[in-house]
Amino acid sequence: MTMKSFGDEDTIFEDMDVLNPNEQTYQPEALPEREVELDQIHSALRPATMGSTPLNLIVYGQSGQGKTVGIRLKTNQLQEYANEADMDLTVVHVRCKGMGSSYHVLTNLVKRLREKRFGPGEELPSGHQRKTLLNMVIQNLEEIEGTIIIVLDEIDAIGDDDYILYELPRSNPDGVRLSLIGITNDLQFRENLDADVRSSLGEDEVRFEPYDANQLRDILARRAAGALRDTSFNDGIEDYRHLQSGVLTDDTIPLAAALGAQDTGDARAAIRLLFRAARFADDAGETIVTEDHVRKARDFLETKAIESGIQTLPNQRMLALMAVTFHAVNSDAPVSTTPIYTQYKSFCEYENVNILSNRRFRDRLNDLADTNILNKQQGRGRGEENKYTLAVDLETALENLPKESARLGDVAEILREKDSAQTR
Ligand SMILES: Nc1ncnc2c1ncn2[C@@H]1O[C@H](COP(=O)(O)OP(=O)(O)OP(=O)(O)O)[C@@H](O)[C@H]1O
Repeated sequence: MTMKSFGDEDTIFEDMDVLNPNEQTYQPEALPEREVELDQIHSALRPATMGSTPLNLIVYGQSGQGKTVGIRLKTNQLQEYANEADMDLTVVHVRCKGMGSSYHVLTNLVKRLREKRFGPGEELPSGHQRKTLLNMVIQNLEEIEGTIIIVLDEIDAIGDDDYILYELPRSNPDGVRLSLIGITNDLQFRENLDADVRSSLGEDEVRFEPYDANQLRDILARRAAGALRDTSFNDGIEDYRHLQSGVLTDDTIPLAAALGAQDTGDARAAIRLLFRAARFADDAGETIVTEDHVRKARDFLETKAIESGIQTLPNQRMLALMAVTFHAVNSDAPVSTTPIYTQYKSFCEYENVNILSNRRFRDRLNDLADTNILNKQQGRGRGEENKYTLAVDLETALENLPKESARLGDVAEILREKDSAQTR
């Protein structure tokens, strides 16, 4: 077989980045589906143009609804205005994902504010008390001066530790008009905020409702028109009905939009699906992206999501999955809770992990069923136990259990050996 060479292949892509769902790779310049929400954000930011303090804002809604791009579009637009009007404006965007506490957000904020002052490459401060970090933030804000907007994206990551959300809006740095924008896709987080935090941070609140299938069609149409060859809008009207394409069949975008809308109207998921479908076609040297490519992309992405779901399972759920896998190596038949629990207990002893009560163990099995890693057959009459099977291929489960050298890897290895002894 000869190796493919770069550069001499035909492609259906004109600018692949436009269909890339990664926010860092491509940012849309307009969000026509979000006119109302953008106007609400505009209203909260507008005081900045009048020499006053922009309002604090909570932006909430499920994943992939354009919250982050929406805030970026409006803050960029304000920044452009500020540059022209010679207004002193600084916008700092902090992604809180993975930070886990106010402490980490504060250290990051100190680093980001210092970078605004001194340029990139500042270290994260370490070894300070929370209160000292807050003072460092305030001091940096006072050095920067003017109007400062701090965007805390995915603030739910801080969990119960809302110190920063309580203190920062009350900090009153000298010579600064400070505004905070908190973005979250955890609706419960917003509900659970302390009443004081909610009233100071949520001076204004903007809710992003899930996109419906028609909106997703229009979103996909615009991304496709930018990304694919021979694909453009009739009469300059940028909606799905005016899209004309020599590389998409009539069903491709509607199917990707319908599948995207099925879950939570998530634009990122719909874009990811169309992108993967187009790549499948393109990599195979095909010139048309069809419904079949979309279905294949859906299967591929679902499998990938489940694989990474297995790889990142917490210990107890991993042990529960391994106990079910143990039975699956012997037979495809659904297995009742009791024999799974027995197997689980022996794995816990082997790995020296504490053993959950039967009831809590059953909750873990149900968690695995909720995330489509196991199939569950509900016990019918009284006293009949639920039964479980793997919802993924046995090979997929075995391959994605921990590696030999990792935590719980010994048990995973026993299962893999048992399976290869069986098939031999
Ligand atoms: N109306 C739209 N038009 C075009 N692309 C969009 C639109 N809304 C969202 N997107 C795209 O969908 C992806 C997700 O958007 P974004 O990151 O803003 O979502 P989010 O609501 O902040 O999600 P999360 O809460 O998961 O961070 C991005 O690639 C973005 O460009």
